[in-house]
Amino acid sequence: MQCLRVHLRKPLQRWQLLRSGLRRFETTICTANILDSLKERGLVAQVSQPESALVQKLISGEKLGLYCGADPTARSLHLGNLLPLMVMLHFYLAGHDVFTLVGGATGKVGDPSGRSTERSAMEESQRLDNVAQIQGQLRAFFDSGLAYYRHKVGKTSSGRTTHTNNFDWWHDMKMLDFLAMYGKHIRVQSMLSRDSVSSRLNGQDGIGFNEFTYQILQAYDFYHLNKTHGVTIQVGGNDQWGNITAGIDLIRRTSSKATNQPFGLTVPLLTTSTGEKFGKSAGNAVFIDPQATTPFEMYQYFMHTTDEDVGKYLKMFTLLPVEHIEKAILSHTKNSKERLAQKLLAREVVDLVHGVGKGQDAETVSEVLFGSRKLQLAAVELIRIFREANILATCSRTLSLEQLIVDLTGCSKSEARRKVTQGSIYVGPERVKVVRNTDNLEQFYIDDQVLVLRVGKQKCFVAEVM
Ligand SMILES: Nc1ncnc2c1ncn2[C@@H]1O[C@H](COP(=O)(O)OP(=O)(O)OP(=O)(O)O)[C@@H](O)[C@H]1O
Ligand SMILES: N[C@@H](Cc1ccc(O)cc1)C(=O)O
Repeated sequence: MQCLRVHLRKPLQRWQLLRSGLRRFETTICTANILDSLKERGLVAQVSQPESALVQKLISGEKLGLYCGADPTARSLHLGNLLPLMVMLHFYLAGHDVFTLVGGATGKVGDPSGRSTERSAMEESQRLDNVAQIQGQLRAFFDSGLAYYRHKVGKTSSGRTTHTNNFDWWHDMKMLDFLAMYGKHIRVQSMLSRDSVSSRLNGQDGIGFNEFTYQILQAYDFYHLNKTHGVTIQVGGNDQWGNITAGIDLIRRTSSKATNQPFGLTVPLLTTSTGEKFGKSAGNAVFIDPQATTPFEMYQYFMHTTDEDVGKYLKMFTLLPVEHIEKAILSHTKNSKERLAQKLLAREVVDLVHGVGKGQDAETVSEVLFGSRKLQLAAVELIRIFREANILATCSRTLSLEQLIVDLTGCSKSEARRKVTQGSIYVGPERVKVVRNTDNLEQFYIDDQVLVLRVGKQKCFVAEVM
């Protein structure tokens, strides 16, 4: 594997990070110690046994195939889904081949893993739309991840990506053929003992046969990818452990030891501060679809990371080398009010997910809205970044200041008047306090196209003048 030789000869690559404060740093995306490096980053919850056999393969430089699946239960992936994908990305950048899977078939059945209740049915058209969206996002994630990495380290080789849909091999599978071929290799005791099933069996409503059999579908997916593409590692969140081991069991029972030995690798489940799994079912998702969660909203989400979590998230959600992250955390703790580590995290994740430069755009929007520095941007740039953040307002040239405040804030006319006379209205890039109503706002326009209006210290509106 050529990429591996390059990595072994030159295990430490030079990265350049221009905007982070630390100019140069080194990364260790290197096939030989990738498992250790993922553990160091907090990205490994469990590895199937014998782990030493996997380590051996990595050390020997074997090029591996990995897969990770997502069901089309929503129109977009979310930040929780990114964690197993980050593991895949590390392997991909170290030269291994990654396979994504969208659950066109499994999405019809519903995974009981990590859930205490049955999923409600979804319209066929909705599911198909979700399949197409998620497949596009999986493709984009690896393209964008590679571009982001190349932006940091220069041109570099990677593995290959293949994007699959399990409906392709399930749609013409005949039940009798399946039972005859695989039925006896799938043991009912093991199925009953998996957490996803046993936890539901003790509950009031039990579990439907569809959800009970879900693990068989995922097990066969792993078997199929192992046989047809030599995929040896399945990656997932830790709630997928049972489904992953079901696949490992099936492959082991049906194959000779020598061929494509299977492994499972799970990432810890990201939970909210209240301990809930971070995801779409819990209704707390930050989506990677910019229509659902704009890059600016994602940036803001990460800006609110607690000091306690920021180092952990930097290791999990970015490709910045651990040594670099540790230095950044050290500088951060010297003056945590500046939120330097949160800024670094927010900018890097947005760049990685949405494309290089989008993190800087989000940071600029944030500085205009919440910063205290003088605004020095041209109107076209302001219009572009605020439109992308979906918070660009519009205003007519003919409006009085009070009417403008009513339109932008939704307050009453008398409230607007009070805000003006109390001195809480500031306009233009220089933040001029205006204490009287006026029809003459033109002097405050930026390039005759944009008006910035602040209400007190908290609220700021950027409006395109029509
Ligand atoms: N909070 C999380 N932390 C780590 N991994 C996660 C998290 N949420 C989902 N994943 C992982 O992302 C992969 C794809 O998940 P998928 O989209 O199928 O379900 P989900 O997001 O968990 O949805 P649901 O909330 O409906 O169960 C799985 O491997 C899953 O374990
Ligand atoms: N069961 C996984 C998605 C998945 C589906 C099929 C697979 O083969 C692999 C993973 C989940 O719900 O998160």
